[in-house]
Amino acid sequence: TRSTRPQRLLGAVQKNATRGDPGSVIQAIDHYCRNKEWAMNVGDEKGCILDSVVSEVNPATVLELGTYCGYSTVRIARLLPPHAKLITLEFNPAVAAIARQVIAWAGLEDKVQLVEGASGDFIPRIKEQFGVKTFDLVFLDHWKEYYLPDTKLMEECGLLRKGSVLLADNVVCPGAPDYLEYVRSSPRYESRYFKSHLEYTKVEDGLEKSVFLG
Ligand SMILES: O=C(NC/C=C/[C@H]1O[C@@H](n2cnc3cncnc32)[C@H](O)[C@@H]1O)c1cc([N+](=O)[O-])cc(O)c1O
Ligand SMILES: [Mg+2]
Repeated sequence: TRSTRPQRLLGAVQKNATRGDPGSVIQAIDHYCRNKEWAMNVGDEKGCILDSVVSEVNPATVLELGTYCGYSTVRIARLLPPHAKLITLEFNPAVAAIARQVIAWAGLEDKVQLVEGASGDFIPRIKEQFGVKTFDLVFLDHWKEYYLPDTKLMEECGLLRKGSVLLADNVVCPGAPDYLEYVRSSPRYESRYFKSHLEYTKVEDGLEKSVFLG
């Protein structure tokens, strides 16, 4: 049977990237997706914005919603200080299996906890199950209609503290209008849009960075 896009992306990593070298894993995926087959990774252009926010926040605890093939997981984890933890949620088991191998190829498995399951089910259980009090940084890149309900759930579960940063991909394309409206109008957030382009294309997209004010 025909391979899947995530399987082909993993193949490109195993063929072209050096084990234990996160930068080469990132380059291999970007080269494959720009030249062979598009895939919904945050990509190199928005990835640089992601890198700058991660470096600025220098988080001890990170939550990523929507692992997909692990591209942004690798981008984030490679910048984390020692002992920092990244929990990434992915509910498609086949995709999670690919992401685990991409993360392992980059040599970052010790910094990453990939959890298989749906964000709506897991967010309420993160505190007691993973011993995390609050997240310094949350990267939202899962189904766009889940951005808002999951943000409200994180607030309700006390997973955000004064200064926690939410960084949301695709707020223009495919778009998350209800989420944008919420974080831009709520007095509990200080929000800013980083204009960019949809991965590997000239279409406008961007990241919204929202600081929780408590
Ligand atoms: O649709 C997009 N992303 C959705 C990402 C979805 C990924 O996150 C998982 N997931 C979803 N809800 C989940 C809840 N809990 C856990 N995993 C979950 C899905 O199993 C999938 O692996 C997208 C689309 C475009 N595009 O141009 O069309 C561009 C992008 O950058 C995108 O991110
Ligand atoms: Mg995305």
